[in-house]
Amino acid sequence: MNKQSVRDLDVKGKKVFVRCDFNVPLDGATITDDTRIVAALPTIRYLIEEGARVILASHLGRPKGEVNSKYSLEPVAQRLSELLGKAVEKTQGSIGPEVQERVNLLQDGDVLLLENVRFHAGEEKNDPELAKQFAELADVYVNDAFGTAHRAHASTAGIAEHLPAVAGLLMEKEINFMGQALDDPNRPFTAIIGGAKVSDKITVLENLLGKVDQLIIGGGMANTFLKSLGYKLGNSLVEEDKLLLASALLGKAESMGVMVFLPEDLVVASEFKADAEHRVVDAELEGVPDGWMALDIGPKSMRTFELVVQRSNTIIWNGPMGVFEMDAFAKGTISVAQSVAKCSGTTIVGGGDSVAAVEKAGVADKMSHISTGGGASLEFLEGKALPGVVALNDK
Ligand SMILES: Nc1ncnc2c1ncn2[C@@H]1O[C@H](COP(=O)(O)OP(=O)(O)O)[C@@H](O)[C@H]1O
Ligand SMILES: O=C(OP(=O)(O)O)[C@H](O)COP(=O)(O)O
Repeated sequence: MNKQSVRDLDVKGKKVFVRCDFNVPLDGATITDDTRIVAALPTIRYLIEEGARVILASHLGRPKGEVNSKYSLEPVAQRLSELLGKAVEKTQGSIGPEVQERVNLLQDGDVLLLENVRFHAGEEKNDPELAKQFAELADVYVNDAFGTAHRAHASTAGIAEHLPAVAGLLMEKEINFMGQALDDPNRPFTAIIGGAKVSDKITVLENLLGKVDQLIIGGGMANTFLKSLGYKLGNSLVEEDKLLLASALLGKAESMGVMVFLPEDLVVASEFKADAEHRVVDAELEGVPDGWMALDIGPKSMRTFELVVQRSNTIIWNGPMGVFEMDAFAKGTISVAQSVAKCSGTTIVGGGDSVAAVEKAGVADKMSHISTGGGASLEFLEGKALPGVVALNDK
């Protein structure tokens, strides 16, 4: 990473504003998955040990610029306190005299959590005045919110104009893992791309074609590619307006020497329902019967994808192979998760549904890196610059 990190600064006795992504799923006031909080601990612990005065900030949900107790960070303060084994107090707001007073009382090694920054409309607008008010609370800015790095907001980008601005340890790890894979991978380099639609991932596919040796395409988006080859897809999710694009991408891959693997067989269902009647069909010879839909890859595809994964030294995976939320159509995704877990090379799982699938398969600890960002990792794979990273000081 060509940006400075928190290790490049002397933070002893300094007030350090740390932007985290504590946007965790909640059931009422109960956090149902604390992965993002746990992922932020290395930076927080590092700052505590170095004697910094730690001011944590984050958004939670999309409160649209209004105070809404449903999106309070109170449950996060409690969980952080348990994980760190020390008091983490939360302020009522994220700027203003109350916050300033609490910040002034901080001692070296103390941790304070500000209330949801999105309770201010200026946050998502990257309002310069709000950014300045955040900056006035601290001496140093650390961005550790990889999951929000694709947003140019007051606490992710604007604030960096006013303070020495560096990456946190999570941000550094995310950028290093994905950056190394894209820029200088151990080959063969394989991307596994799935999920619902081609239209969501066109730029990802185009960017990856210039980098990978092998490309596996699964999930709903594979349907459009299969149809572009003339296969029967029945009532499956197909983007008719992307058929030409799909065949152009396949042609481009061929001319670039990238091997593309599409599902050879499909699990087809009579309707989009967890208990729908279903069976396996050969994608080319039989296709999806009229009125039926493809909801998962079949066993032959699982085997082929496993072989492709086995001979890879770097893998990036983003998007499920089927409707994995329904057990009957989760086998393909679980199988890919298990295959990737067995790969001895570098294995990177993009955020979102693929992470949920890796957890469902019980193989999360077997991956080299699991990204904490869904949208952010997708934009990174698209080759886009992330505003939250661009704003940081160069090395
Ligand atoms: N064959 C399919 N037909 C319909 N939906 C599918 C199919 N395969 C996967 N999906 C759906 O795609 C969704 C995930 O797509 P997407 O949001 O693009 O992935 P990610 O969040 O990993 O980027 C899941 O909800 C899954 O049920
Ligand atoms: O959860 C997030 O995005 P993700 O679900 O794409 O990983 C981030 O916290 C960003 O949130 P936002 O999409 O409301 O800006």
